[in-house]
Amino acid sequence: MNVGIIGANGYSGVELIRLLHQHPFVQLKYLASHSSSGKLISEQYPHLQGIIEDRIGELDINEAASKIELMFFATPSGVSKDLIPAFLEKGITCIDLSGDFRLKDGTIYEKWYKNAKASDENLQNATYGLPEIFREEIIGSTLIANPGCYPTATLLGLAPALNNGLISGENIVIDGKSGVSGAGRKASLGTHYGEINENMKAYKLGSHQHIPEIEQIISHLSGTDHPITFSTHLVPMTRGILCTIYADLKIDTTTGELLTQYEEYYQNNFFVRIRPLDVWPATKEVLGSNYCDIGLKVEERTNKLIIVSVIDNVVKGAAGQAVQNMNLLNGWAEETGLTFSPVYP
Ligand SMILES: NC(=O)C1=CN([C@@H]2O[C@H](COP(=O)(O)OP(=O)(O)OC[C@H]3O[C@@H](n4cnc5c(N)ncnc54)[C@H](OP(=O)(O)O)[C@@H]3O)[C@@H](O)[C@H]2O)C=CC1
Ligand SMILES: CC(=O)N[C@@H](CCC(=O)OP(=O)(O)O)C(=O)O
Repeated sequence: MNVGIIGANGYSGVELIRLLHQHPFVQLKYLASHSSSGKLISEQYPHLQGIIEDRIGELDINEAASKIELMFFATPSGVSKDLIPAFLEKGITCIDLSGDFRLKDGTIYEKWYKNAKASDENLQNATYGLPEIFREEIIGSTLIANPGCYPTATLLGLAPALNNGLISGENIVIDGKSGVSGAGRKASLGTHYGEINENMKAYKLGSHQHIPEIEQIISHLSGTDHPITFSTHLVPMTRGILCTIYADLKIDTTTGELLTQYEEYYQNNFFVRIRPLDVWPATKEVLGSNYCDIGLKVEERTNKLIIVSVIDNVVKGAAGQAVQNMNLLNGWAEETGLTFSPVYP
């Protein structure tokens, strides 16, 4: 199958290039970007020298549509909502890595993203691409809204407990930490070396755009609407997200019992690994891979469930999950091209 990437020059775009280059069933036929169009991808990313010597083009929808059957959009929020309708009209399947199609209610998107929304028709047509929860819905879709990085780690951590009625949807607290690649490749004051080296800082407290996305899926899983408390922190590393989640237990239970329920919930899910009792996952243990690793603890003194969930933000949080969705859409084994181990140390 011939595929393309718009936003090929960004961190998620170049990770898509890495994954698609070694995927057995696809060929990368179209790369487009914005300010870097006209350049060789290997000029922008010398680690690709001699591996991929393609040139990044200026987006031309007709040319793209004549070359590919599926397009990945790895563009900042507010870009794909204007491009995707034309691709859909031409029969091209679209996988969007931005937040433009994740929220069903466009007014909520406008409030949190401060951008104009996509059309209501396309918002309703889009499928939220978290395969471990929405596998059936993804198969047969033509527009996938790939989840955000923090929502991926958080929702995979919460899904079994919410689905099995073990925790209340009320008072969920999520403490998230991300490496700086989550902010993209463009240089910024908040992420340059002098600002983030040997430093940690909270950001976007109470205003993070992933809050409504997480709440939307919690509502789907629990059948109730409750606000979450979500705090995000930038930590001095390149890749990785770690979310520690606190939720009120509705039942008397033990960590061992919950670990069994989590194992059962994810038994046919290649990319979710549940840690044994008292073993906590670390970001390095998923580095460069499509795994989400989860550890649990029942805190008996407070009757809270504590969940620790880690992913690589650029892989399971973006490009890897997008490839997983592409596999599902095409009826290929979900893990095709994604079975590599994490990089360690
Ligand atoms: N980084 C991450 O960990 C994650 C990112 N995402 C989402 O994925 C998307 C891409 O993120 P990321 O790779 O980090 O971003 P980057 O800032 O690294 O890259 C953005 C890319 O989009 C291109 N671009 C910008 N504007 C346009 C436009 N109008 N038309 C075409 N291309 C355009 C840029 O081109 P050029 O450089 O040539 O100007 C660049 O290639 C974002 O929506 C982000 O929120 C989601 C989950 C995780
Ligand atoms: C470290 C860092 O800055 N991370 C970004 C992740 C952005 C992202 O993935 O944005 P969308 O999912 O909305 O597309 C942030 O917290 O905003």
